[in-house]
Amino acid sequence: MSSEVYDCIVIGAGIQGSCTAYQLAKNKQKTLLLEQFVLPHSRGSSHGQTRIIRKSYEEDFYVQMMHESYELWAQLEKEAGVELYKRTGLLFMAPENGEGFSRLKVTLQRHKIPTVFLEKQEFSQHIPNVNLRDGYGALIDTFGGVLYADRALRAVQRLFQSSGGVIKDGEKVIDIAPGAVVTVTTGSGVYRGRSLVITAGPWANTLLTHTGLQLPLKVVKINVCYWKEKIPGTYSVGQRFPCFIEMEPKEGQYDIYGLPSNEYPGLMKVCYHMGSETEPDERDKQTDTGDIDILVRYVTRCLPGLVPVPAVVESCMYTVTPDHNFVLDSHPTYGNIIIGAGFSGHGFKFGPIIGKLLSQLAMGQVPSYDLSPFRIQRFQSHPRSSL
Ligand SMILES: Cc1cc2nc3c(=O)[nH]c(=O)nc-3n(C[C@H](O)[C@H](O)[C@H](O)COP(=O)(O)OP(=O)(O)OC[C@H]3O[C@@H](n4cnc5c(N)ncnc54)[C@H](O)[C@@H]3O)c2cc1C
Ligand SMILES: O=C(O)[C@@H]1CCCCN1
Repeated sequence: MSSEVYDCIVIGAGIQGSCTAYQLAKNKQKTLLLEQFVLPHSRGSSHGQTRIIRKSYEEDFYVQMMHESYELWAQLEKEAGVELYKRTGLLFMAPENGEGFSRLKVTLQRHKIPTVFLEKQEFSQHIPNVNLRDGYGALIDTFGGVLYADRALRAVQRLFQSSGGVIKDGEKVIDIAPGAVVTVTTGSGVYRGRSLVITAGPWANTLLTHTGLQLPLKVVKINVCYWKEKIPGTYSVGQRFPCFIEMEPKEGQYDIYGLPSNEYPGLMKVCYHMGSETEPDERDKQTDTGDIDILVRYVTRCLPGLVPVPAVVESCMYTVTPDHNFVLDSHPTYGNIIIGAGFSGHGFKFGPIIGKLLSQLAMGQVPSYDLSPFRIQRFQSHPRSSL
């Protein structure tokens, strides 16, 4: 074991760990970022070319965090000298009289988010080649758009290194010994840190076992489907086609979302916001395609300009909490172990602000947002929580 003691060790170089490590390094903290796979890799939750960014949330706390997150993404673009965000607008379609849509509209208005409400008669004029379901309303969050995910991840890791941070990839953490100085053992080394941040994505509970804590997290495999445009460009960024989210008609069902064709010319990404449970190391053994059947029916009915058979299917994982809100908290027993987990399929856009909040917790500072929606304590009555 080296005698070196880091101010902070971060486990997991996905978007959340990488942003946290960068914030720590910017704050002059001597920081080590450990990653089990050789970088870049496609086995967690942060790979792939694109993600949606938006302010359109029903909950005030997410909208507030997204205000700052947009600013921090713009700052990162400047620091890295690369384009990370493409504004396309985000089309939201939902049952017109449903509670979710009403709550969303109220929140957007309260926060003065630039929004265009589309009347039924004018929908197809603004959004050609999409069939709006009967009884559905539509609005556009005009600052919604695309984040270039792989590019963003690489940019943040590079900025972390150029701020003095150290990345050790291909080093799987196999043990954590809590204490005033935390000892972290990997397959090839032993490291010590005054604080530890665990941002291990789908492997969060595997790592938390070493600290006597389990969270009610469900890991699911998502089939990331790309669909061929019958006429290339129909749903493209170039044609100013927006990202979209469509809420399912019944409560408890899941949404369908899409991003304009861009990364693979002629192919549009359309996915189902849920999948089947998997062990993170066994992802490729999960071969359930029930979600693809739902998407085939959806594409046939609502996106007539696409061939209703997926042309490319990639894999990704969500780590889902019971309420779909994140976990951003200190460990209940060990105050210098900080946990960022359960991003429930919507955490990428928050990366920079989550990095800031987790770094504040790791530095013993008061976090700049009220973190009560994200506390571990909320799971106390949940049967799978060991708290
Ligand atoms: C298909 C799909 C679509 C999505 N769409 C959106 C979207 O449109 N907008 C949005 O905002 N979000 C979206 N998300 C969610 C977003 O991508 C995730 O919330 C985010 O990437 C989670 O990042 P993470 O850093 O927590 O996890 P990960 O990226 O999984 O990072 C965790 C890292 O920890 C490492 N690790 C684990 N265990 C160990 C160990 N023992 N030792 C060392 N390293 C370890 C892993 O290898 C991994 O690299 C989507 C996710 C998916 C899968
Ligand atoms: O985070 C998002 O904005 C999207 C919404 C749809 C499902 C995937 N994640």
